[in-house]
Amino acid sequence: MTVKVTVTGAAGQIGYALLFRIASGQLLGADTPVKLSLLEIPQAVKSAEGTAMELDDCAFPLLRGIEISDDPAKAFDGANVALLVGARPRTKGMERGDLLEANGGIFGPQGKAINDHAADDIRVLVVGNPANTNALIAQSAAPDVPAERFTAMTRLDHNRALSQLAAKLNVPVAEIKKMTIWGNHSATQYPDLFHAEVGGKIAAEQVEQEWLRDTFIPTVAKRGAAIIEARGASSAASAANAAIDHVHDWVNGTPEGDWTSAAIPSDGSYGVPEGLISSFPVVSRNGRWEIVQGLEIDAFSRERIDASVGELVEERDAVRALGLI
Ligand SMILES: NC(=O)C1=CN([C@@H]2O[C@H](COP(=O)(O)OP(=O)(O)OC[C@H]3O[C@@H](n4cnc5c(N)ncnc54)[C@H](O)[C@@H]3O)[C@@H](O)[C@H]2O)C=CC1
Ligand SMILES: O=C([O-])CC(=O)C(=O)O
Repeated sequence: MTVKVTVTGAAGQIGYALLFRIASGQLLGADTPVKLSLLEIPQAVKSAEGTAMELDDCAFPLLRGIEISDDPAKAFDGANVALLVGARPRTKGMERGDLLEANGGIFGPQGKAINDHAADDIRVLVVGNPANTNALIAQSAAPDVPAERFTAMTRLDHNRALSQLAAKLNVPVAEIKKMTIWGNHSATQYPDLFHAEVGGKIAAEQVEQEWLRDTFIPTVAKRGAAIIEARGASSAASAANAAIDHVHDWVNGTPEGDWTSAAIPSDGSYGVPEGLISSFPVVSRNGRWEIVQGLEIDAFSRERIDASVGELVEERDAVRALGLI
């Protein structure tokens, strides 16, 4: 069956890095034909049309059609997967409340359009920042869709953590298992080495504690800003790559003996208030994310998880006060 994948912000830089990989089969697998639906604001529709021309010119065997629209009702009609990438970036002089409000104006209506028009098996990944709270806004505008279908992306943070640790220990990334990002996709996120394993042994025991605390955690948490500083633009290809990884694993399952990180609605596990869309260690089984249970959380980790979750609570309360959820 052909799967309809809707991408918002399709004419943006992540969109440009993402669409070709979806069309080539990397999102869902080499046996799954896809139809792409590109949602943009009216001013960017022409640019999206240009990208669609290039997609045509790749003659991807799995690509069974491209639609372009500036109307969420049309763009999400029958969608099976929605990648919500387009968001309102923070600009000079903008307060946090203004940012949340501007994004509420995007993610509320998109959530409603998903509620009213998407396919019953819709899966949503929010990439646009502030991703966790935008996902919460979209989810609360979609009461008929199971809450668990709304997720936010921390897979880029997860992949950054894998790569930093691999470089430190001079091991291939594939030797690292059970990495976790906890909390918010922001500078408060907590990349956890106390459960990660390298060659079957706990990662935190293979590095100096100072490195873990003063180098690893801030490097991962502030990597987005470092990329902006170096490139003059935010992460695009790596963000698109992480979005592919997230949806691929959600649909196809995570490998046995390992887990990954995704921001999903909390069921209260690990003291994270129920309903917050927070990053956890997760596995995907039968097309559903499940939080890995039973991990021991020491005082060092507890403090950091609580700080990031506290920030998510503040964001939730702010959008609640604005009437956005
Ligand atoms: N969760 C994560 O790990 C990451 C998140 N991001 C976030 O992803 C978002 C997109 O990044 P880029 O592609 O680099 O930005 P960009 O500015 O290149 O593209 C954004 C696109 O969204 C479109 N857009 C704006 N409002 C829209 C709406 N209401 N409906 C449909 N399209 C709309 C714009 O016209 C633009 O084409 C940003 O919010 C960025 O902060 C970026 C990197 C990593
Ligand atoms: O800050 C940004 O826009 C980019 C971002 O989320 C990241 O690279 O993690």
